[in-house]
Amino acid sequence: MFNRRGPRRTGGATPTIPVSGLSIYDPMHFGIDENGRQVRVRLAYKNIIAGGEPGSGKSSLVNTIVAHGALSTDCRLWLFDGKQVELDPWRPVADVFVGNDMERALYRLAQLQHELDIRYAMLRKAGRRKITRDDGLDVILFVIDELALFSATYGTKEQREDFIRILRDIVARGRAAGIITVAATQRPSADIIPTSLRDLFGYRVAFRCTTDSSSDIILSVGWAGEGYSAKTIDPLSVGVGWLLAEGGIPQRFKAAYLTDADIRAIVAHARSIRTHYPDDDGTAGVPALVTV
Ligand SMILES: Nc1ncnc2c1ncn2[C@@H]1O[C@H](COP(=O)(O)OP(=O)(O)OP(=O)(O)O)[C@@H](O)[C@H]1O
Repeated sequence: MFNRRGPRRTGGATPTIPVSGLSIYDPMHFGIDENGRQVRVRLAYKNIIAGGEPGSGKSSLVNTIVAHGALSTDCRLWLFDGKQVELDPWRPVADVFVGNDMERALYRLAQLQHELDIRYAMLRKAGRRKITRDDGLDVILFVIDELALFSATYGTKEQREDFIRILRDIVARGRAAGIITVAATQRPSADIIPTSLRDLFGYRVAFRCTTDSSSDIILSVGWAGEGYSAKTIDPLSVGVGWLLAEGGIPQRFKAAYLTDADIRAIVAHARSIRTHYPDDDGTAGVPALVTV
């Protein structure tokens, strides 16, 4: 432990420096803006959607977000990775990991919705509007990379409709209950991201898109016409995108980037500081609740 005079020594023993994790309530480093200034985002109480053409930098941003969650000791990681390779390195620290199995995805989604109901019941009972940092209740970072695989590719039509329906509820009610949804898609079109779903994401990131309309699907209609279009991003400028935060105007930024080696190092460190462990048997992973 440190005080103003430096590490406290006990009986001549080697001083120890406590290593603690981050908090999901702390702002995270998203990247830099056009003036080289740091762009920071506080994940708590947010839902984030990122879209753009293949190879534009979505998964890299999602990895950076997951890294902050993994290093936050007050955050549970629920990862849905339809491609099974993008988020796989985080599996050792994920509380829930779902691959390309639609039935399992729906099972977990329903479980998350149930958790949401429990949290709302707790809030109601306590006469409160939202979970706060002082509640000691873990935030759940729910990440879906590639949304289109669950909303338009895997499973039956009914299953895909169920997926979107439950997801819409989780995104709509999750923020107050400490459930953050982050979704990425390389197919920004109305059938993949219905407007009713897109509008629930307060934070939107448009990486390079091939058309103005795809860019508008992510940011919302009208921005391309005002000069904020991800079509204008140079195809070689991987990781450059427009970030639209609730109520603001889009801000051009370059996303932070973690190499595979960085991710391996972060996972190793996260394993050493996280007190809960992954469970992949389909029955656990729902956090223990504390009374508000
Ligand atoms: N912010 C960044 N800075 C530097 N390089 C980046 C950045 N983001 C991505 N890259 C490079 O671009 C490659 C593709 O990025 P990424 O996998 O994130 O794209 P994507 O949009 O998720 O693609 P897909 O839709 O095909 O999954 C990365 O492997 C990396 O080499």
